[in-house]
Amino acid sequence: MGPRNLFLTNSTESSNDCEDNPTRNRGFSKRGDNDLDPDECMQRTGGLFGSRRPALSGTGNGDTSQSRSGSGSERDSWKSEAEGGESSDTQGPKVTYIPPPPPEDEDSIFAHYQTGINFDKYDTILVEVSGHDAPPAILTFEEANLCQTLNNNIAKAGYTKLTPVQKYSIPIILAGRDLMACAQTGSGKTAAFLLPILAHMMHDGITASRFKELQEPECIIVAPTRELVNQIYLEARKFSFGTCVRAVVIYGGTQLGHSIRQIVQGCNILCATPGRLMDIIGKEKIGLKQIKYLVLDEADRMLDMGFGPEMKKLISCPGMPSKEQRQTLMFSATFPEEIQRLAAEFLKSNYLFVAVGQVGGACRDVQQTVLQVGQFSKREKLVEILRNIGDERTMVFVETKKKADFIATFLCQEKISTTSIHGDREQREREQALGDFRCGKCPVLVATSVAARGLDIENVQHVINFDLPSTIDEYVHRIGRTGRCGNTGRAISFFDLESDNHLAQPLVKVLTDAQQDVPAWLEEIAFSTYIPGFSGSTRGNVFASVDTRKGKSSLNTAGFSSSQAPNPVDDESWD
Ligand SMILES: Nc1ncnc2c1ncn2[C@@H]1O[C@H](COP(=O)(O)OP(=O)(O)OP(=O)(O)O)[C@@H](O)[C@H]1O
Repeated sequence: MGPRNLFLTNSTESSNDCEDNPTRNRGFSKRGDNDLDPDECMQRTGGLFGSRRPALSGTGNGDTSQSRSGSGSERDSWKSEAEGGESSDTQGPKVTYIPPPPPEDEDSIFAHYQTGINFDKYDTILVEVSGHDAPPAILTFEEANLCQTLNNNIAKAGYTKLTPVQKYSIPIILAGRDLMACAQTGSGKTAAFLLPILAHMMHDGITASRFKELQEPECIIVAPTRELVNQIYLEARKFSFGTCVRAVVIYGGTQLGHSIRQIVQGCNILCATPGRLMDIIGKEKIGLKQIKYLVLDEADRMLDMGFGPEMKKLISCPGMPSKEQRQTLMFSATFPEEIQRLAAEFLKSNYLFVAVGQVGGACRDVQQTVLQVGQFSKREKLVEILRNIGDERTMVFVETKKKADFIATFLCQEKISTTSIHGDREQREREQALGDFRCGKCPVLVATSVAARGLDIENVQHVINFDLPSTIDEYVHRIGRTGRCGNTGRAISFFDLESDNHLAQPLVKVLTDAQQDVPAWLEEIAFSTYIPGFSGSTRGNVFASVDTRKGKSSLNTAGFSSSQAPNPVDDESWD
């Protein structure tokens, strides 16, 4: 297959994305900013126009493509400022991209890949539930007592057995409790919240939503990247197949009018990126009065310094039911302690915390290798590895958008069929790149952290960290793009002694916890950079294995602990 060069940088649509290099916004990164894309840092904090890309360059971060769309000029008080505001920027041409419609045929809707040889090993992972009066876990789908349509959809999706996060989360959500759940990458968190929400909706006899200028969905699901919300939407559509529940997806980089047209046709479950969501709320196309379920997927990311202010605006929007009146659900594979504390503001005081394995731990089905590779040897090493890998699907992570373009172009020149995804590409290009990668047309995808979280792509056998991320949580998410659902995968990381030493300690911890070999040289660096009292990493606390409310937990007879810890709001002055 010939090389493809899809790297059009002279974008006419918006493309900036705080989705890239997200951790820099959290204030925890130790890495210097010299290899960071200047767009990112500025845009988050106030949207300076005129970044390195001339007139067409975006102002917004994250899901901000519409910021140059001129599709709206009013700026509502709860609008997405952190993301540059999707409709606030009148500079630049209108975003016209309309994503292709989702598949209609049943085979495509229910297409799925096989669980892997390690799927049954999930059962051996220790699960901790903390908080008062947790309902018991269920062992089978039958025990969940779902309606026939849902059971049919589960069967058609090829699910026969629950994963641990599903065993615990489904009864908790069915019981109406708020939940913070942390489980390893690729272990089925999406169905863990979608199925019980749909079960509630079916039980409540939801009526088919009809055309209305103002829609009032029962459920909002937010996630940090466009591709991820789209994936969640497709899952929601799959599990709600044959019901009158209508799921809708809206995200930046697409025509605002298209989002509005999707919504006004009826909307029970709204899957959205924060910027587009706040825009649509500002345009009074979505009312919040009927919200019963608010889901934050990749919740630690949604609450950090990047998206946290947006989420706060969301819960204080006019009409949004108070936390006592809605069910709030948070899911991630990582949950730093400081973010857990912030989350309490969104959750009822008696929320339950489910930890499957170690919070922030890497998936054990991923074989991790760390190689010492200096900046100037990286390209040669990458080519050597990719030539050995052959046609197996591989994601190559780099730290900046510019570098993603540069490395992808370089690989194309080396006749390695490659595409790329990052926040400076038009949304149309991003989706094309993902499609080409998914179908194997381009077996190598060079990506920034915009693709680090949540993406569930069949057959990704390798992840290569060409650049290590600045935080260990990001590392855990990146390598989690392989080794999903019981399948095995491999991750190779280039460790640069000039820039990555701060990661040595948390990396050793992650490798050890996942029962991986730790190179002696890495242990040495970790030891020499040892910080007494260091509790994890400079940003994510990988050593946190527990609910932050904990400290008074006790093992119950089912083998997990049930904390009687007080509500954090009783303890913390900040709340
Ligand atoms: N019980 C199950 N049986 C079979 N397959 C399942 C089951 N639960 C989930 N899956 C499949 O496993 C894959 C991973 O699930 P999902 O994307 O929800 O993982 P996740 O935990 O959200 O991962 P991440 O942390 O990366 O976001 C999906 O393809 C999903 O359809």
